[in-house]
Amino acid sequence: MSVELDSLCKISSSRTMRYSGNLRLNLLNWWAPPSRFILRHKHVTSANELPLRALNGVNPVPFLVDDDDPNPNSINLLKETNFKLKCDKFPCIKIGDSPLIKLYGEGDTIPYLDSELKQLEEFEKVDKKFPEPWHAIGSTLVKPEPPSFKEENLEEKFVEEPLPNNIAHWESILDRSLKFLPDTTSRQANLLEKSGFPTIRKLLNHFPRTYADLQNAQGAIEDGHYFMFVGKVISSKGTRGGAQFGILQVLVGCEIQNVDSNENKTVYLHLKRFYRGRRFTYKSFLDMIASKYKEGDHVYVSGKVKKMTTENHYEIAQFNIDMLEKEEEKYAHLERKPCPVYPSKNGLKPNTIGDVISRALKALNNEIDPVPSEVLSEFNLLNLFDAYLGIHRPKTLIDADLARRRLIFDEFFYLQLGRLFQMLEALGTNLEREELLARYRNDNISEVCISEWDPLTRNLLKSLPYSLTTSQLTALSEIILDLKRPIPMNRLLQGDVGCGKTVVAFLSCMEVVGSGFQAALMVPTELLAIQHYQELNSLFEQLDSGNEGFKPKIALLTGSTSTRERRLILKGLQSGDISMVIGTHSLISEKIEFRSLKIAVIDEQHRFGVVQRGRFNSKLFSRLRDDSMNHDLNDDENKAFMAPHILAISATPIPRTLALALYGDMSITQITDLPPGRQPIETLALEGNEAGFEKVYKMMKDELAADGKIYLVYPIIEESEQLPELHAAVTDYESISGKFEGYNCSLLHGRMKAEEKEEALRKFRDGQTRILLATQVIEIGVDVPDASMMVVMNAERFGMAQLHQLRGRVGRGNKKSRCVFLSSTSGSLKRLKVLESSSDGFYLAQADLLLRGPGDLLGKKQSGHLPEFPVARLEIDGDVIQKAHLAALKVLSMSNNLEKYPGLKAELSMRQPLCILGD
Ligand SMILES: Nc1ncnc2c1ncn2[C@@H]1O[C@H](COP(=O)(O)OP(=O)(O)OP(=O)(O)O)[C@@H](O)[C@H]1O
Repeated sequence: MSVELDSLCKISSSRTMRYSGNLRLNLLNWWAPPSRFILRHKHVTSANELPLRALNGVNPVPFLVDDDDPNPNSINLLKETNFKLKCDKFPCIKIGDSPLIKLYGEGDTIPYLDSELKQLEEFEKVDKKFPEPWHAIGSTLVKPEPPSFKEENLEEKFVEEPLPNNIAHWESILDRSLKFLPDTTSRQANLLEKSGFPTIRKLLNHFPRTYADLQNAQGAIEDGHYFMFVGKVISSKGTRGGAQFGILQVLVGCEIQNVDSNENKTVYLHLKRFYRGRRFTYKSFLDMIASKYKEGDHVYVSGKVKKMTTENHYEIAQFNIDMLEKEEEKYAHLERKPCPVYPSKNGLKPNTIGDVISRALKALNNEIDPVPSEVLSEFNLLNLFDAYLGIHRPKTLIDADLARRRLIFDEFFYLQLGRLFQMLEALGTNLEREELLARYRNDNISEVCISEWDPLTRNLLKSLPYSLTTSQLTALSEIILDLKRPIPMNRLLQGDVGCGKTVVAFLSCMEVVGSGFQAALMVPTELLAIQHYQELNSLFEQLDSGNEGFKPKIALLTGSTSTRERRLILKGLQSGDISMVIGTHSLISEKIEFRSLKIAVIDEQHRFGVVQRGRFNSKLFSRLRDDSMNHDLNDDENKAFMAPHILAISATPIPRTLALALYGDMSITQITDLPPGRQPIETLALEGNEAGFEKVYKMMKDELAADGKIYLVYPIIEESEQLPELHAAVTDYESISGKFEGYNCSLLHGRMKAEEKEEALRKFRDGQTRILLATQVIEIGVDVPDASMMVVMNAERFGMAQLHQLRGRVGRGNKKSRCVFLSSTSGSLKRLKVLESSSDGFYLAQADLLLRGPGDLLGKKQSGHLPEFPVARLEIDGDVIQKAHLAALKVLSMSNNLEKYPGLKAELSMRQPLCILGD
């Protein structure tokens, strides 16, 4: 449809108004009739702000011009709602120094605009049917209230905003701009947007910092406390406080009971609000704000009171005031309740924020929740609307906590839903999707069917000098089950230090190697890579030669591997000659190509970044398709490419809930028991003073005399002038050697070369040295089963999880072991004492989580919340996370592609990049 405006200007069906060839006004976003357009123009500072853009780099400010008065300065704001009248009155537009452009043809209104006008007239009729000042925007069209002068900084004369045609969908509400809130002007909305509240959701997610106890004033009124009152307006006046601000002063009288005399008394509340800005000094404005509260009106007032010098007079600077229809309503208001205290944001005062939040809450209804009602009832959750009400306007603290839990649920639910949805999207067939969901549902189900394992796996299992524990077997069977599936595994193997994760990883690798594929094991340190390499090789020596003589070829690839050797390894991996490679970061280098990498094991996975871990995904291998029974296809056509299975290992025991939250997209396997025969490590926390050291030296002598081996762990390598209180490994070497004459000592620290480190560790393992002075390089993975004592210097310098890891270097065999933590001061002993009472990593992790939040546990310095989860406290909200996981699975099993729940899909796309959802 093309509409003649005048001889120069047209509006096309795409709402683009063309003007004389070189000027084009894009009205794409502009749907409202010209009256609304006219009303906005006053605030236009750039062409973008008005959905009106001009080409040629010109940003003309359009002036709407009265036909009879072509002076662009004579702009009138229209108050009428008769749009035809407005169109008649303002028929022209002038852009920059263009000639006048007529908006309408002779005598007729543009047909396109005509339909819009009709719509608006309809809307006005509907609107008039509602008696309430505002309505839920969840389901109905609403028109904002006329001028409101609420906040000093948010004050502006009311400007009508275009309301969208259809805002019945929930997704269009929470993510709408605040200007769609009733009683909110564009200026207010802009100010809020600039302060960090671009949408209603952002605003509602600004949660109270705390709740003050809002007390009923029918008792003693204590200065500085939060009280609520019901009373009558005595006077209300608006005054000019100078050239730049206006003041609203309301005096309210409240009858309250005197607790001492049991008699009634009247207290007077002085409510003051300041409006900064010249325009708030105008009489019309001051009269208008004062007239809101009329003498004799019943009102409900709450806020923090300040005693005035005159008896029974109180000032409330930051107050809330609500009109009561009838005096009887007061009883409903005077129940003691928590009063939300908001943090301020970018200069916005808490009260201002609270006020806008109230408006937003009044404007919503319970249709905003995209989570299906069956999920809410199954998991016993509040509706989202009730949750917002509960967190912002709780009647009790229990309400607030229930609300908080629903909001926490959302944080995790969408995370889990998004990740699972993304994985499902990537799968081709429904069968594969069902498989994936079944796998996550049956996360804990184990099936030990050793007979179905590859002969190589069984052979290695048989040749181990011990039997696997139940947990190890269960873990291994879960992994092997995954390896047989046509979907890449993404599994986290967790277990306490020394529980035997490595052997499970080795056996998992054998399962793929045995069937002709390749395996890679990536570890964070060279020392560990060498140790694993040697251990696996020695296990291979025990392999039953009956296994068709097959001994897989394994390679070690680290930063110290010589160029020549490296070249050979790369070649072997590419040709498939090498079945397994163990190494450090170098394994994910782009230069390394595998012939058919089927499993990548990442040890101490949290030490590698997400991106590093993800690099393995690009090393695809080919497998036969599920439908390879299709005999019409040749072998090549029957092949499909697949990313390798990923097995991540973590020796940092973290509670399952935390693991779920952090690794929502991973299946989790936990090894919960220790190999038999392990004896608890006797742990002692001592102050590192003279007496403390004497005691330790005595213990060390006894240990050495009993054939033990001792680790001495230091926080630093060499003495530092800045930190004189710290013991250093190199510095102590001589004095320790002197003190324990007859027993060889060696050093192990990060500044040594790889071969020197290996040599030091080998000598210690072989018993050539009996004391190893080391830094925290030994923290992960070092396995010397007969090491029987550890002393950690300046132990408070290490995190709790780190100390637990360090302690795990002893007690790995059947020998009774001891560990001593020496603290620098008596004050730091308390934390170390926790380690005395428990050697269960999961328990300690939970204790640490409760003490300091997840940040510390994960090695990050912050405590409290995880940054991604603003409301959740992982230490106390574990059950909610579990619920969220199950709920996400439920939703996806009901609708794999979320077609059944468009609301959820839209919500996900709001929270995640659209590409994830394939939109
Ligand atoms: N089922 C078992 N029975 C007896 N000993 C075992 C068993 N499983 C593993 N071990 C031994 O226990 C020691 C620790 O095992 P492993 O190194 O696999 O533990 P880990 O969980 O990887 O330890 P870390 O967390 O320190 O890396 C090793 O010496 C290993 O040989």
